[in-house]
Amino acid sequence: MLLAIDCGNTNTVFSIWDGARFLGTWRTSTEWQRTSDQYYVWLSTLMKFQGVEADITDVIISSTVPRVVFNLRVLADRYFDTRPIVVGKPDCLLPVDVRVDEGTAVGPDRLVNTVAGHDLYGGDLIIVDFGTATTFDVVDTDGAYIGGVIAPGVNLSLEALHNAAAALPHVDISKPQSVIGTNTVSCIQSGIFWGYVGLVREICARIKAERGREMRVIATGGLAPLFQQTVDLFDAYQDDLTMHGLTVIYNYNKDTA
Ligand SMILES: Nc1ncnc2c1ncn2[C@@H]1O[C@H](COP(=O)(O)OP(=O)(O)OP(=O)(O)O)[C@@H](O)[C@H]1O
Ligand SMILES: CC(C)(CO)[C@@H](O)C(=O)NCCC(=O)O
Ligand SMILES: [K+]
Repeated sequence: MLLAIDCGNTNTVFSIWDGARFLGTWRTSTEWQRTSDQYYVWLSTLMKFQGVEADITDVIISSTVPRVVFNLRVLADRYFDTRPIVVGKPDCLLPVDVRVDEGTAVGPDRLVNTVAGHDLYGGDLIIVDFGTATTFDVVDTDGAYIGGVIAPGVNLSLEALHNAAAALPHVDISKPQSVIGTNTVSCIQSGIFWGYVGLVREICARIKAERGREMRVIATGGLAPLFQQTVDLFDAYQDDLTMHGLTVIYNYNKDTA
């Protein structure tokens, strides 16, 4: 069975894939100091707790944080006796082309999202991922990653306001009742919520105009549903897009090996 690990700048997600479905998904904060032993105790405890019995034979990793890969490799080696596939490394093959400026190290999460989007929805896509950063990945007709947009993430923007302005509290994102805030919290919520609605709309419109064609907008990441509730920003929402992409890349590498 496959252990797929999606390591973002804020959170790391582990999923077990039995070839047909995910048996379990668990989330921990990303910390490069965490050792392979710590990962294993955490993972095996949660698996036992949820009654997930899995004989893990393979591991695939996508990490936007280079430093964490070392201990995840040790985890794969020591506890599952396998050499992991690491997305972005030369020996990990991708089923899609990457057409960007030479020397660009595209974030592996964006490559994985591209592969997943192409597998599920075909081509001419804009994939919006609301993670630590809000990223837009542009997928060509043939599934190639051809670039995109990186904007600050929603929670990062909220934190930045709080950190930089002495009188502004930490605020959780939510949909404000109105655009005009009548207290500090609702003013901040309005700025972030409607600001991001505008950001997503404008960027998607400009990408479509630049490409001169219709494109489908696929959203992923924990905050996407909050936006979708209000305005029709996306054509589809796929909660486990990155995990799905990891299974596609795993199969592709197994088949071509
Ligand atoms: N209504 C909400 N308000 C605040 N946070 C939320 C809400 N809904 C989901 N979240 C948070 O959004 C995050 C979604 O996780 P996701 O994997 O999309 O990105 P991330 O873990 O923040 O970033 P990265 O993948 O870059 O580490 C989770 O941390 C979750 O707690
Ligand atoms: C943009 C993030 C942080 C989003 O997780 C990640 O994909 C990353 O570190 N990317 C590297 C730069 C690039 O994708 O062009
Ligand atoms: K993510």
